[in-house]
Amino acid sequence: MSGDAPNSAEARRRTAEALTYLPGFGNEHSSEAVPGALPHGRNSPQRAPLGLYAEQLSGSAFTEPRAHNRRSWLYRIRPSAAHPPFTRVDNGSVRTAPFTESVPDPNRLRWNPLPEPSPGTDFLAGLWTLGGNGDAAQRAGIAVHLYHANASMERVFGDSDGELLIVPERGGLLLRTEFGLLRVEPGHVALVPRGVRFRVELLDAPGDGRSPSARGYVCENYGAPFQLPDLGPIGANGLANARDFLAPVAAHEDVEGPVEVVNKFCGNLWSATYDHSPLDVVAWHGNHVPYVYDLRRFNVIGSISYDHPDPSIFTVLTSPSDTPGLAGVDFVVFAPRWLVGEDTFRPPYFHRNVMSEYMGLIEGAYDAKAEGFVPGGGSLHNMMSAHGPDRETFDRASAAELAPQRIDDGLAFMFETRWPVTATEQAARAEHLQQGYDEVWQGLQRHFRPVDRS
Ligand SMILES: O=C(O)Cc1cc(O)ccc1O
Ligand SMILES: [Fe+2]
Repeated sequence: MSGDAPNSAEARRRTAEALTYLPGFGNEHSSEAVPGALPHGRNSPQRAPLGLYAEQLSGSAFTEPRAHNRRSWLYRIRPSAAHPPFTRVDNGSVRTAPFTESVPDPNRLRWNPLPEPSPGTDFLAGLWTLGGNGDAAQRAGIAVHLYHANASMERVFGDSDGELLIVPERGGLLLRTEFGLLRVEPGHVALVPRGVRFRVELLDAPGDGRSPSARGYVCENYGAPFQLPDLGPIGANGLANARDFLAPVAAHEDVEGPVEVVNKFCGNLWSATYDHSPLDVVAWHGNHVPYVYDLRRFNVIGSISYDHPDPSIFTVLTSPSDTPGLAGVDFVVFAPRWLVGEDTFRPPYFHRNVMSEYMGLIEGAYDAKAEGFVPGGGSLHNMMSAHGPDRETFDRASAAELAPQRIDDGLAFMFETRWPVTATEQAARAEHLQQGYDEVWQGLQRHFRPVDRS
């Protein structure tokens, strides 16, 4: 044992590395941190074990079909109801749908990474909304946020407006949630259900040489909770496998003393100072639970004959809408894979899409863009806006010798949504918005020959 302070980054990293998990997306999980804390045979005994309070947390209406029904039972030191009034606090750089500050823009937009945060910026203070769609109060649509933090949260956060898909790009995170702890490194994603309270701590202390700060992306999904996509003719296995999603085991925080709890509710941040930690759940069971998933576990499926398949083949999670096949948002990953298509233009094709595409880069490079699309940055190609390979990529891929090729130098992702994404004012005016993005498609030569002599 070293003499590190209990809440030092080093101590957190040791804790995170020793974590155990419960596998299986959508499972009916259960866990107890203290033997005997979880009641058996009923959810709500007259007196819950060990003097705990029983509480149900619902993520779906009570009456939704069983396949979509989500709830967990929490056995906690104090019920969540034991709190003082919430009062409004500054929303910082967090914005919420409906996004009315600016008009939706048909132009292709691309951003560099967020600038450095000022010292002492925690995950919530470092959360910066790029844009989104829908209406949080109608429980439809998404927000795209980025975060850039250099301090661990001391306060606790819960989002009443939607679930949070957290995509770290730089710096590992330790999520202390009501359900237990998750270690989330770049290349992993965490999914925190609507309303679940959690604290984000940094695994790498600024200045320890590992990572100067923690950076990443967040899809806040106001709509139907993310689920695994149907596999259709792919069969019973493939893409993201359910067993690779890991839920935490119960780990309670028994803290009597002031803890600030921030609740995002219909677009505003509200704060209350509790006289105890709300992360005091000693046992729980249910299916409304957080997960961590390692994107490198994604089973990439693609063409082994010809043509470039549509990127829906790379869907990790989907938030369905009332129209079959039309997602509120799909989360798609471009993971390392082989390209073997014969007589095929192998990178993403030129296209115009009724869906709107926000893309981010976790590591390396993306095969449609030779430069300018950088880790921590992002691009927005809204409904029907024309995009695809940049000039350099087009020229290279049109001339390439089509030997089998492994793409293993990058990890990119996309939030693809049925509604156009309106940028916030801060995103539309940001210094890190790239000027001249259109130029990547300038200079594409005319090659047309009315008589083909090839
Ligand atoms: O625009 C993009 O880079 C995303 C994308 C990738 C792909 O392989 C096919 C279509 C598509 O929109
Ligand atoms: Fe696209």
